Amino acid sequence: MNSHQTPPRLGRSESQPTPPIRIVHLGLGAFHRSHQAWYTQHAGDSADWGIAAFTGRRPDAAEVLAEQGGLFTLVERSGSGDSFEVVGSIVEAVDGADVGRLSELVAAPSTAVITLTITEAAYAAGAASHGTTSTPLARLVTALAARRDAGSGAIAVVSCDNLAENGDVTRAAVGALAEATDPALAVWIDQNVSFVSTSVDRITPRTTEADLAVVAQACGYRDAAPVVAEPFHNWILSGDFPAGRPRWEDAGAVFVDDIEPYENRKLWLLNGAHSILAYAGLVRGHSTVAEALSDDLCRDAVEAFWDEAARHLSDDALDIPAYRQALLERFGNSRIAHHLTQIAMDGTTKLRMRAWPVLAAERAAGRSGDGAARMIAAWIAYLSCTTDFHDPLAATMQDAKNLDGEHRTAALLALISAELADDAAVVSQIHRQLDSFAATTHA
Ligand SMILES: NC(=O)c1ccc[n+]([C@@H]2O[C@H](COP(=O)([O-])OP(=O)(O)OC[C@H]3O[C@@H](n4cnc5c(N)ncnc54)[C@H](O)[C@@H]3O)[C@@H](O)[C@H]2O)c1
Ligand SMILES: O=P(O)(O)OC[C@@H](O)[C@@H](O)[C@H](O)[C@H](O)CO
Repeated sequence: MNSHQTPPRLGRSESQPTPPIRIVHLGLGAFHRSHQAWYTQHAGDSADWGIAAFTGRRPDAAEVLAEQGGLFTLVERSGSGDSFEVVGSIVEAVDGADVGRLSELVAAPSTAVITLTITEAAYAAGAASHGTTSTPLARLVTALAARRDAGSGAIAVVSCDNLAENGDVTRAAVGALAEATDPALAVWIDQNVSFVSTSVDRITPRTTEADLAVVAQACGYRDAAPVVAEPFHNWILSGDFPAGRPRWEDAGAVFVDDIEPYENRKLWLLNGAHSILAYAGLVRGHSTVAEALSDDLCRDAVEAFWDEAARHLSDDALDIPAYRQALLERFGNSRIAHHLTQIAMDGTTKLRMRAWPVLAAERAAGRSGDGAARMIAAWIAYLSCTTDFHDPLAATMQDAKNLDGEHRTAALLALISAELADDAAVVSQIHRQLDSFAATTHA
């Protein structure tokens, strides 16, 4: 090919084996492709496990991927270079609005697993609106009804969103939706659907135009849907798979009886630190995680929060010192442009799981919980600097933002936890920290 020729488009050839669909995924975003699709490709029995992946709100991602027969390039980006791998485990990419196809696939007896990456906010009661098929969980309930009607038996639903007790949260949300529309379906779900809890980890920022060019240059083909991720990956699961599952353990997945300590380690240390870096970093004029980490004020805030969280992660097997050191190295990988604005989204949902449990545990132990309080203060300081924020409670947040002084702080805290807002000492503690992120103090 000379330099004037357009490189060929990535696509599945007729002769390439296509694994049968046995997994249905909801939320065809970047993370599903860097994580569950990658683990499935690296399972020892990958030839038996194909994925049909459905988008959430728009058909775009499905259309682009469908043009490539589901294939995409995973760019593994370390601090020193990129490596490239074509992932072929997604064999069908579908518009999430196509509930007919979703129901058909979930009803098939060969389908054994349903995975979800629909964002934390999508599990909230209001997000999973009753009686419609416009939300991922309402669509899931419709599809589970089709499986019951087809007599296809038990199945596993595996939430891969950054939520504490994500299996239980999914069970409760799906159960409530089914109960509201068809109580007999709720009973069937209770008896036939296993809700598996997971802790998922692989930093996967949004793909950019520059990433497309890097793939074309290095691989010699055009891929309109590559995904970039760090080399590190981790998947811890707890629960039953009544209809079978791929041998994800061949790719490093770990199955445990008690997932809570692992979940808390990940949600508090990694995601909590991300939230501090996002809010404090944006206030101080930074754009990416690596930039924010190199600012001493942001890094000190992270370390102080980690010191507090570590007191409630006491199991030796968690090896917190090594985990913290590894996080500093992962966050410091400046070749991964993980934008703070992406992490800053949906703060009310995220801080409820990342800051509030540590603050509550510290206060219950008779300590201040200042490190966790600082994460929340950073969020409020960030909200003061922007009108362009994304949150499921954005309208109420706007009303709260119009108040003054501690009333404003208390009204915003109420959106994370009523208990927080009702505690005058906590409101003052957080309010006092609001001005401590000023960009002028950055050396
Ligand atoms: N990106 C990461 O590094 C990472 C790592 C671990 C876990 N996760 C989890 O995966 C989730 C998705 O991350 P991503 O990077 O793939 O994001 P993404 O924006 O690339 O994709 C999210 C998917 O969910 C759909 N979606 C989003 N909001 C929705 C809503 N309100 N209703 C219906 N569908 C909706 C989108 O259409 C898309 O299909 C995160 O929210 C998080 O819980 C992400
Ligand atoms: O994906 P979110 O929106 O839950 O949170 C943003 C980041 O903290 C998160 O995506 C991390 O990069 C990820 O959890 C690492 O595994």
